[in-house]
Amino acid sequence: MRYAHTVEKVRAAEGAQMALLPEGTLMRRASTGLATVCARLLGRVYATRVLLLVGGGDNGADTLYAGGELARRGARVTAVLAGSGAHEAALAFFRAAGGRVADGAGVPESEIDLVIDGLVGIGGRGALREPYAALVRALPPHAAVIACDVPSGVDADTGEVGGEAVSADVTVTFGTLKPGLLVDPGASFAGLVELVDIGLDLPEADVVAATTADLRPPRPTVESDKYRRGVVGVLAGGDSYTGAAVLAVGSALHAGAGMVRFASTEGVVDLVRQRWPEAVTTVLDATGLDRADLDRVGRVQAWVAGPGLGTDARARDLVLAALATDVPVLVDADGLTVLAELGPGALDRAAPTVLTPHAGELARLLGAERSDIEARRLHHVRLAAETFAATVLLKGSTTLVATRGEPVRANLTGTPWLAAAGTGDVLSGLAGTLLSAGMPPAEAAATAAHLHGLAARIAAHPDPRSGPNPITAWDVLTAIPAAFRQAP
Ligand SMILES: NC(=O)C1=CN([C@@H]2O[C@H](COP(=O)(O)OP(=O)(O)OC[C@H]3O[C@@H](n4cnc5c(N)ncnc54)[C@H](OP(=O)(O)O)[C@@H]3O)[C@@H](O)[C@H]2O)[C@@H](O)CC1
Ligand SMILES: [K+]
Repeated sequence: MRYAHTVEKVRAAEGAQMALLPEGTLMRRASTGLATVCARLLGRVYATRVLLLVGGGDNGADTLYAGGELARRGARVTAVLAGSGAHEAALAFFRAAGGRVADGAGVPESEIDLVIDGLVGIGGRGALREPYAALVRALPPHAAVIACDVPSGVDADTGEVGGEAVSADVTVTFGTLKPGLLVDPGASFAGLVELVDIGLDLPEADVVAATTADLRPPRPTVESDKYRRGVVGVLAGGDSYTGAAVLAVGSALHAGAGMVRFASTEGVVDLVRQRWPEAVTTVLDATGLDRADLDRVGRVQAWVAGPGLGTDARARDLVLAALATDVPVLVDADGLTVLAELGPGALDRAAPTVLTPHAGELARLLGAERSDIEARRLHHVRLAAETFAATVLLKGSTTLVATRGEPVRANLTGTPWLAAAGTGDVLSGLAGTLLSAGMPPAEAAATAAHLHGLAARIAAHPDPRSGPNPITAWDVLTAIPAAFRQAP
C-alpha cells in the first residue's frame, strides 16, 4: 500500500522529529536519498552533466545538498539559483563539493544529462510565479528530470496544477507520499514516485493507493455455494442500448459471481441469454415497475443499475426500485443521469450505495463544470461522497474512490487504452460482483478499478517483447480472469 499525507500532517511529524534529532538531520536524510536515486538513474555519475533548479526554500536546499553529493562523485553540477536567496549552509556545501553556480538566472545552453527540480516542494502555493515558470518552460525537452519531493507547480495536497509545472520522470518524495502525487492532473507530472524514508511518525493517511500485492479479491472456499460467493443482479440495457447489458453481465460472470441475475426488456434479455447462457434472466414489464418486481427477479446480494438503461420514466422506476431494496446498489451511466434529476434524497437508505461517474456525470450530479471536476478531482470526489452519502468512484486516468470518514483510494493501474466505449460497463459488472461477495463498498470499488486497469493492460500489452495494441471493452472483459491471477 502507498500512503499519502497532507502537508499539514507532514510538517507536524517533521516538527516532532526535529525536536528529537540534531539540526539538519532530516534534510540530510532527504538529500542523501535524492542523490542515491539520481546516481541510480545516471548509472555512472562521473563526468555526467547535472543541472539544479534551486528555489529559495528548503526544497532548494535539499537539491543543493544532493547536487553536492553528486559533484563529490565527479559529476559536473551547475545550479541555477532562481529564488531571491538560497539556503546558506546548503550552498556552501555545494560549492565546497565542487558544484558551480550559473552566472545568469536562465537555463544554460550546454548539454544536460539530468535536471533536478528543487524550485518548490511542499511550500509551494498556487501557480508557479516568475521567474520559476520561465525556467520550467526553458527546460530541454529530452533531459531526464527528477523532482525533489513534488514536481514544482503541482499542489502537494490536491494534485491541482494552476499553471506551468515540471514534468518529471521520477519524483523522489520524503517521509510519505503527498496526495498530489497520486491524484491527477498532478500524478501525471510526477512520473515514477520513489519514497525516501526519513523516519517520520505519521497519523492516518489522507489518500492511499493499493499495489497488486495488497489486493484481496474474494476466493471460493470448500464451504462456498453460489449465494456465499455472491449473487449479483444487473439492471441494464433498453431500447437504445443493448451492448452495455451484454458487457456488464459478462464482466460480472468473469469476476467470479456465484450467479448473475439479469432483468430487462424482452429484446435485451434475448441478447444476453444468447451470449451468456450462465445468466439467469427475467423479462420485466415496460412500465410501472417497483421493488416488488425486483423481488420477483429472485434473491440477490447487490444490484448494478444503469448501463444502457436510458433516462426515461422506466429507467427512473428501475433505479428507484433498486434503491428501495436493502442490499448494496451500484449506480452507473444512465442510472447516474436519472439520479442527478432525483437528487441526493434518493440515496437515503440503510444499505451502501456506490456511484461510478466519469467527470461529465459527476458534473451533472454536483451541478458543477466538467473542467472544474477534472482540475480539482480530489475535492469533488470527496464532496460527492459527502453530498450523496455514498461511495463515489470517479473514473479517469487516476480513478479515485471516496467514502465518508475513510482515506480516498487512488488507483494506479489505469491506462489510456481504457478510454474506449463500453469499458465503464465492464467496470460496473466487476464492482457489482465484488459488492455481492460482501466486500465493503470502498474496497469493492477500488479493487474493481485495480483489476479493471490490470485487465486492460494485459489486453493491450499481451506480449512484453512487442508494443501495445488497441483494445475493446470485450478484450478487457475477457482479460479479467488473467487480472485475478496477478493478485495474491
Ligand atoms: N517537512 C519535512 O518533513 C521535510 C522537508 N524537507 C524539504 O523541505 C521542503 C519544504 O521546504 P519549505 O517549507 O522551505 O518550502 P519550499 O517547498 O522550499 O517552498 C518555499 C519557497 O517557494 C516559494 N514559493 C511558494 N510558492 C511559489 C510559487 N507558486 N511560485 C514561486 N515560488 C513559490 C516561496 O517563496 P515565498 O512565497 O516565500 O516568496 C519559498 O521561497 C520539502 O518539500 C522538502 O523538500 C526535507 O528537507 C526534510 C523533511
Ligand atoms: K520540486
